[in-house]
This record gives sequence, structure tokens and C-alpha cells, in this order.
Amino acid sequence: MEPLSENACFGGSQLVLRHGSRVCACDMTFGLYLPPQAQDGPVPVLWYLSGLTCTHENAMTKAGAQAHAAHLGMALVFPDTSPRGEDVADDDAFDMGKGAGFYVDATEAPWASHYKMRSYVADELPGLLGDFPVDMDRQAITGHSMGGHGALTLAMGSPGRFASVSAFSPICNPSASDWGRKQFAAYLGDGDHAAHDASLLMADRGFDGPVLCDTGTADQFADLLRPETLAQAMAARRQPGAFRMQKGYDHSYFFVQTFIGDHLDFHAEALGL
Ligand SMILES: N[C@@H](CCC(=O)N[C@@H](CS)C(=O)NCC(=O)O)C(=O)O
Repeated sequence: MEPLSENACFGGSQLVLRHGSRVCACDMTFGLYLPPQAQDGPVPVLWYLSGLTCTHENAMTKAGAQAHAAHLGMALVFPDTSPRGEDVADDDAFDMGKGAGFYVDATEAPWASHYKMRSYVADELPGLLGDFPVDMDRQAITGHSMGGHGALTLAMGSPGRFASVSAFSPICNPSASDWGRKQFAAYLGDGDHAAHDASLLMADRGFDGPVLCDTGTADQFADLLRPETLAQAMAARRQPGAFRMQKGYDHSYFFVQTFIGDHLDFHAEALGL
């Protein structure tokens, strides 16, 4: 693993690291924030999965999460959203290919050779965190938009792994949205689309911990996100958690940074901090 940068941040350290990914068959870059408490021993960790067009850098520089994480004593991981490199397939549309891995393992050409973001985030990257003072028995997960979809589907698909899950303006029902149908057809072909649909997973099995979901009432992508499908599924299942529509907020990082403190407090409680 190669350190690309390290910056002091709220008494802790913001690292950017690059490594050769076995599952994505390319170099991958991620951000890792270690709070000051990590100097005394392993700390719980919150995964932050980002949205369309993002790299590891957007949330790391724009979500404002580090101040809260430093106060609470929580590490933050910021993975990239797709494989990278010249030989990695791409698409002209911003919502396909690079920057749009959708946290699935592609099975179809030309995507299958590199687009394995589910395995990357769920299996490979956690294995690499053993080099750092991070307590992998205490994990929680959050994400924004496509990353909210990733957080919810990974949490519900990995029972017992995450103490809590939250999402900012998640894509809630990709198998019935233009943010999902096109990508699942390309990446997964006729494979199991429902296994990657948060609202269908919520209806089918729910999550064995608390859920927090925030979406802005002025979100310009609301018709693609379909928040009503997750709200309905949570209520029908009696899922412990909160589903909130935040008045006046749009899809941007101004929305994320407004509520990131709420989300970190929510995860801290579930993680026993
Ligand atoms: N570029 C797209 C929008 C993509 C977008 O809003 N991406 C969100 C996540 S879905 C994001 O976080 N963008 C990066 C940023 O704001 O830093 C468009 O113009 O329609």
C-alpha cells in the first residue's frame, strides 16, 4: 500500500492511500481518517460510500465529517466509486462506467473484468484496514445517492456486520429507476437485480439494527431516487429507524454537510461510543 498524502486534521490524520486491487484488477485509491483517539488503540469505523461522478475525494473534502469523527473517536473510510485506469471500460454518460460502479460485481462484458465494487468494498478493502488502528468488530456504514444505495444494500446483504446504516438522498429503488435499470442491465445482465435494490431488500428482510435516512424536499433527482419506496417498505416492515424529508434541501454536499453530524451521532450510539 502506498501513502499518497497525510494531513493533520482535528487532532487526527487524514490519509490517502493507493493499492493494487486484486478484485478490480487495477490500482485503487481511498481516504482514511484516523481520529486522535486512534493513537491510543483501535477505534470503530464508519464507511462512507459516495455517489455518481465522485472519487474518494469528494466526501473527504466536502462532507465535513472529520470534525465530528474526531470528537466521537471514529475512523472514516472513503472508497472510490469505480475501478480506474486507461484499460478500464467507460461510457460517455456520467451515470455509467467510471464514477458509477453502483456497488455491484459486474458479470457482463465489457464491465466484468474490473467492475467488482461490491467485493471491493465488502471484502478486499476491509482486509487492508488491518494495517491501521481500526476495530473491525465495530463497523457502521453510510453513503450519499448511489452511495446511499450501496450502504443500504451492503448493510442488509451482510447481516451482523454493521451496527447501523444511514443514507443521504439514497437511490432507493434502482430496479425501477433510470438510475439503476440501465446500469444493472449492463453490469448484471439478467442477474439478480432485486439483491441490489434497497426497497426490495427492506421489504424482504430489513436490517438488524437502526436505520437513518435523510432526503431533501428540493432534491432535483427525487424522481430517480424514489424515496417513497423505502419509506413505505420501512413502515410495512416496522423497521426500527427514522426516515426524514428535510425541507428545502437539494442533492448537494451542502445538504450532506448539514446533517453529517446527526448521522455520526446516530452511528456513535449504535457503536457504543
Ligand atoms: N453531474 C451530474 C450530477 C451528479 C451528482 O449530483 N453527483 C452527486 C452524487 S449523485 C455528487 O456527489 N457529485 C459530486 C459533488 O457534488 O462533489 C449532473 O450534472 O446531473
